[in-house]
Amino acid sequence: MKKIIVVKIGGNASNKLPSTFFKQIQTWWHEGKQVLIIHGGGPQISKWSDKLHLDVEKINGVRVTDPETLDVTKAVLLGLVQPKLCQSIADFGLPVIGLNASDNHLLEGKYLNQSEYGEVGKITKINIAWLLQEMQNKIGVLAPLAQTQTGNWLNVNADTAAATIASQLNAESLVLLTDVPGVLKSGEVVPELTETFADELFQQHIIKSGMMPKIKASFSALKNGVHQTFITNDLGRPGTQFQYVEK
Ligand SMILES: Nc1ncnc2c1ncn2[C@@H]1O[C@H](COP(=O)(O)OP(=O)(O)O)[C@@H](O)[C@H]1O
Ligand SMILES: CC(=O)N[C@@H](CCC(=O)OP(=O)(O)O)C(=O)O
Repeated sequence: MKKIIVVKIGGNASNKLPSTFFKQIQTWWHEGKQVLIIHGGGPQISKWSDKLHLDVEKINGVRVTDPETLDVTKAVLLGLVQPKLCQSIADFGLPVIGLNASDNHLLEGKYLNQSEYGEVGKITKINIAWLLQEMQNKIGVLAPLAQTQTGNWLNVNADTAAATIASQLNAESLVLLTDVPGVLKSGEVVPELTETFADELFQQHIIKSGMMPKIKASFSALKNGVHQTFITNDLGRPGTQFQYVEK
């Protein structure tokens, strides 16, 4: 079986992808690895919600999503962010396919806590066989949305979605590509992070806001079958690598 690399691209990072990003994806592709990109788009969703005079509210990094915000989320992720990303990969000469939850029941999910977060969910089932088939000869670009068994759409945090999908695929690596070079402490990248050290940095309020779901997602992926996880702003540099020590 081919090795699989999952790269999650945050909304900020997707706006300014350097040429090293495309070169690394190309290298992996030519080495015979399968590449799946999960894209975020949080800043873009907030910008369009503002333009449409919808409230923007997040609880612990999770967007409170009423039905109108869900429409905006779908429109922005599937109408703006994903096509732009697919186009830039195709322009680099690589084969690419844009994917979403409704393709062959790709991502099934359930509500997280509807009374608190609204139309927000977590992924419960993935059509792995079909996904692997699509990724045989194309780089997959997938949005963080899921559908319930009855077809309702759910907004899913992209870091959490990437960790769940990478785990189910038994990925060799999960890379969370963001707008900082790794987990920072006193302005320096922490090269290796254990859960114990992450807890300390969290207690000291050094790890906050958008970094919190990434830390959780990285350890969850390691515990569930992903071999290596990284947070970086450059695919050519490892940034922070996560170390999971079984207790
Ligand atoms: N210890 C930390 N090291 C680095 N970034 C941190 C830390 N704590 C909080 N952050 C914040 O996390 C942000 C990345 O999360 P987020 O903005 O949600 O990114 P993305 O859009 O890529 O998901 C950084 O820009 C930074 O402001
Ligand atoms: C439920 C939830 O919070 N969903 C996220 C999905 C996009 C995302 O996670 O994008 P980034 O990676 O750019 O932050 C949101 O609506 O912002």
